[in-house]
Amino acid sequence: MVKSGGDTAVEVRNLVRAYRGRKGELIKANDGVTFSVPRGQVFGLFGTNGAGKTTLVLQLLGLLRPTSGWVRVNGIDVLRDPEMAKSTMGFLPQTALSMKMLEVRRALHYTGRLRGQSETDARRQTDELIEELSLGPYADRQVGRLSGGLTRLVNFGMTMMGRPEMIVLDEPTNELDPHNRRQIWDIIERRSALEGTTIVLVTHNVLEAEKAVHRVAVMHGGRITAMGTPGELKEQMGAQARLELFVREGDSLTEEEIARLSTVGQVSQGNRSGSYLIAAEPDRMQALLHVLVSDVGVGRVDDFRFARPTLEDVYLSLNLKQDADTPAANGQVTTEAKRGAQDPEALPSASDPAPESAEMAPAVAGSDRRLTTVPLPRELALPAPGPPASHRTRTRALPVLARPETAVETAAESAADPAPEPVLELVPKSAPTPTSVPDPASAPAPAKPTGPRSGKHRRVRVRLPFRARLARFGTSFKYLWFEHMLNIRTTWHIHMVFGIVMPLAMVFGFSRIGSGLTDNQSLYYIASGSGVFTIAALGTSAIAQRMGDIKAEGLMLYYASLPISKVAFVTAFIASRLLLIAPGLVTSLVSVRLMYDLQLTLSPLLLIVYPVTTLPLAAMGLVIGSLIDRTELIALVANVLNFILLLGAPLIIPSQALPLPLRALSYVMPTTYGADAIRRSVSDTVDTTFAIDIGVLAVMTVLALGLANRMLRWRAG
Ligand SMILES: Nc1ncnc2c1ncn2[C@@H]1O[C@H](COP(=O)(O)OP(=O)(O)OP(=O)(O)O)[C@@H](O)[C@H]1O
Repeated sequence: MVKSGGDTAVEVRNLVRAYRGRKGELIKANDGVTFSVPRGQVFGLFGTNGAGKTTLVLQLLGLLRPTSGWVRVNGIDVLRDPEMAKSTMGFLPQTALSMKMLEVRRALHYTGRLRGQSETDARRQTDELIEELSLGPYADRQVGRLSGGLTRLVNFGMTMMGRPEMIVLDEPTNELDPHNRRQIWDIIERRSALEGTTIVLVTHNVLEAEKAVHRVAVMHGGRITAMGTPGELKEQMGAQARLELFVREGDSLTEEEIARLSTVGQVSQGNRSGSYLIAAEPDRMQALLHVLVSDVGVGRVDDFRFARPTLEDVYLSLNLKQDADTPAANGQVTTEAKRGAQDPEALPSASDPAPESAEMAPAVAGSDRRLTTVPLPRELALPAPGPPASHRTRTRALPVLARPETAVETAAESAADPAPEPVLELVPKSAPTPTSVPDPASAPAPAKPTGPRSGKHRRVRVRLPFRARLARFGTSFKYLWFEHMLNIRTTWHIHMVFGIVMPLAMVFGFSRIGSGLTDNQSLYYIASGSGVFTIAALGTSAIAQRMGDIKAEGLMLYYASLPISKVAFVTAFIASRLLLIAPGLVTSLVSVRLMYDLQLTLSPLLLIVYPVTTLPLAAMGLVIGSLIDRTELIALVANVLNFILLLGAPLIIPSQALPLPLRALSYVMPTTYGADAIRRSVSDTVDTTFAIDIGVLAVMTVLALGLANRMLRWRAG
């Protein structure tokens, strides 16, 4: 595989994503994030809920525009050329992926094709992944009918399709059993070691991830507060050892016993009742054992073991400190007055030189590691090596019961030291130099972002040649259309029955009104009106509701993360639905022909009338589904709209016979022009009015599709 963009897979510089809160406060989901990831590394991104991980990941994927700063992935400026950047990345979101109505084999194959793989390569990799993930017995079963764990495994495989240079995994082992979790970690390690795939891994499963990750960044309040290899981060804890103690079932330590143990180490509650963790310097372990035997008594101990701190311990100790030091950490909500924060519009632009503090320090000569420092404000920096968390703090996971009397650090002491503590980033010598953060002077000028309220980034798209774009569009359209068609394979007959029964009932019912509207003129009106109403009812509502479902299932971001265009997505989506609603028009015409022997001219012009009538209606459905978030509200709005459309498309009376308000309404409704155009093409009265109908419908189609395109959010923001 030809790798793009040198030895560095990810370069992120001064990334800020700010939101305005309801009360005008500034919410910084990301706040000056700077880091780089060498190619082929497994990079773990840890942090508490709301730390800013998802925001960062979405910006890496080009799905969320930063307020300021810039991101380059695999050598591609993500802001300038998101489409190109996407083609080098695979993404496994926390939520489900699409293709769940497809069989496993098809889901993998189609994903490969959508990611730009050739037919042969997509088939070959599908077979390889089915083998590697032990999915053989399920290859021909529908993804949506598999267990949650197996579905996750298939989704993981889909992320690998197309052999992307980098994959971003958001909680990849969620819902998996221990065996499958092990398999995923093995694959992650293999991909990185053998194929040089860069992996950005967001997980709360720190304990398991420790074995797979090369480097880790811990986030808190939108910032990276610690970064390094697991070994380096563990060194931050000092050379501490810990004793895990389990007292007999139903028993617990008394306050006096905890106090005695605390003279030697820091005592915390374990994960279950009756379990305790005692952290102490290794040379204090003998004293600890002595206290355990003499003060607690061997008879009360069920089990105990010595252990070195894990990455999870480091992570918890960081959270412990940060929770204490930054009470409003989540989302880093600050008011301008309090923090002197800038309005997002005035935040530094990506082209501004990086502040001094973000520059990487030169390598330390003679060291087996190069030491780089990224100074951060004191309240967010790592604790210095030595005794861990302060006695002021209590962790949610492991409440500190008491800490060693010998290592008391007061809040006053720490506050008295004004020197900023640096976050240490220790990079092994074998890794590429951290100078991968480019010199702003030599770096290509990034898009100049502005504040979230003020508008848009200046984006210069790097365009593929027209033929290549056309070929990409064709493949995307084909496989998305297949996906949509296969999605409706279990429900198509319901649509069909509805599409036949509804116009049949309308034709029958209207022709029986009063003494019977069976004259030719009335029957032409009834046939065309029933056809258009069926198209509106089935098209607009079904499209709006399906769009609502896609959003509710969180699939929109996944589609947007694929290297496909929004146009390909929308056209394939609408095209698949148009086929479903076509019978509505045909049935209304056929029924008047059969019931009343009405002469119809099946003009080829119908081939123009049908799409120009259905497209604005479909686009309306798309707008409703995109604008409204609640699926039940979507159904309500779509149905109310259908009634309004019905008023505007007179079924049995010419619009001239309508009262003025309804006539005025009919002039702005596509259904009116559609019904008129259908009537004229089947009754052989094609004239200038028909041309006007088609013209108005064409304009409405363009406007409605343009509006739908604007309303459909292809990015998170
Ligand atoms: N659209 C938005 N408007 C306002 N605030 C937002 C928006 N999106 C994110 N935030 C805030 O930004 C902060 C970071 O959110 P983010 O989703 O990135 O955190 P996270 O680390 O991924 O959390 P989790 O582990 O729970 O998924 C949160 O406090 C969140 O409330």
